[in-house]
Amino acid sequence: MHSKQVQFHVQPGGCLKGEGRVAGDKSISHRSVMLGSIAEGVTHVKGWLEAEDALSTLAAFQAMGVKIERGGPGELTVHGVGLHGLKAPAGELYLGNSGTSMRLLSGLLSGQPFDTVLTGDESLSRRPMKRVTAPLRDMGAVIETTEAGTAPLRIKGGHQLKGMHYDMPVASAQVKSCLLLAGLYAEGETSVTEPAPTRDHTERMLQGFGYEVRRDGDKISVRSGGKLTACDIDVPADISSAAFFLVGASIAEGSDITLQHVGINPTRTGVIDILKLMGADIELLNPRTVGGEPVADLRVRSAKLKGIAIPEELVPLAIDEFPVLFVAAACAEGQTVLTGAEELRVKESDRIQVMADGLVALGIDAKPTPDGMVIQGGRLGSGRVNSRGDHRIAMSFSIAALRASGTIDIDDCANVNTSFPTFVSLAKNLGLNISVTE
Ligand SMILES: O=C(O)C1=C[C@@H](OP(=O)(O)O)[C@@H](O)[C@H](O)C1
Ligand SMILES: C=C(OP(=O)(O)O)C(=O)O
Repeated sequence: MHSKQVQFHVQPGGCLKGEGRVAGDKSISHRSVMLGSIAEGVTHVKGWLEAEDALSTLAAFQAMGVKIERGGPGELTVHGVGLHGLKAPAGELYLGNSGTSMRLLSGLLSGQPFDTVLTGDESLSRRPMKRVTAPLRDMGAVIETTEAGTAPLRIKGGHQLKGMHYDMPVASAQVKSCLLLAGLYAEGETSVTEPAPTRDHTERMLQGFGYEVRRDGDKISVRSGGKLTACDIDVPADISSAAFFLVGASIAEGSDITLQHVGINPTRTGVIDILKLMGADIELLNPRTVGGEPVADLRVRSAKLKGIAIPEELVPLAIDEFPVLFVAAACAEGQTVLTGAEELRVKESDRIQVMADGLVALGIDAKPTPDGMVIQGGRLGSGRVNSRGDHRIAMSFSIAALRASGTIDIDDCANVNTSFPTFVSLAKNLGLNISVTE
């Protein structure tokens, strides 16, 4: 656990120039450890995200008897134990700040013969888990939670799951993935329909491991009885981490950057679509497919942004990028309106309220609504904002300094290490005048 005392201090102005590679994709990194662990054979991973969230998943599988070796930067060797080879851990599985770890593991562990207890930090212990425990119980899982339906999750092993169809009420890749992983252990077929497309890394990676996944329109299904065969995984750079620099280079006059090897899976590129609708200048160079995932280098040059009404169908495709998109909106000419994004209220923080508070503190007219925000583009001032321990908010306000009139000081930034530990050094290399105190 780490201190809340980490502060970022960012001097105003400047622009971003040069090339760089942001940290590995967090969603794909989690899944590489999970699927590699339950595969047969040895899986080699490169480009893996060495950050606290992914390390929580890694530690959980090590605690369940999987041998995972860490090589050079971003390299993992996962000695798979097969679908039925996990062992009872000696203690609780502590998953830190990571919603993805907890929700995906709840599905995978409901099908095991042993008990597990999943715990997390203060933020993760507040986040809603009924969205996974309710359908898992319908499949026959036995899980105890707090009265509020939150962690710790006490999962009782040894209950045979039964496949079922689930019509997901929220567009959530974590819920979808949880149920597909439970489906590997459930009798017959398990299927889900999603109300809107969400990231499909689980489906792609299961197929990469030779496991059949069917998609029929918005319905995705798996059957138990198959096996996963080890494979090599090349994790692209995370578009959610790239997003800070896509916005930074767009809003800071004179910027011209290229971000290498960024994952551009169409279920993740909402941020590019939204920024382009706002007038951003983003080019996709050298598009290619790496290990079943599309990748490109992204060149971004500064542009005059304008406010827009964000199309609701893009919301799940940019769900983690709204904190920094709100900064883009604050720097755009005119009004930006976001609706249909109530999910933002149950992330690591209430990202609607916390971002509105910070923007208002910096002099921007930002009005939170139950499911989004209305932002008038304006002049960013200076001052002190609190990230409330939310990594994406700390990084978003750092980027805002490129257009601020004075220094921005940001409190409670330690959790940047959950997704993007190299943020400060890369930001400095590209031209952001940022320093850290502890
Ligand atoms: O499946 C995943 O890897 C993720 C899904 C999203 O959550 P939801 O499924 O809650 O939308 C996203 O916010 C999270 O950062 C990662
Ligand atoms: C919501 C996020 O992650 P998680 O749900 O895994 O905590 C995020 O990284 O923005």
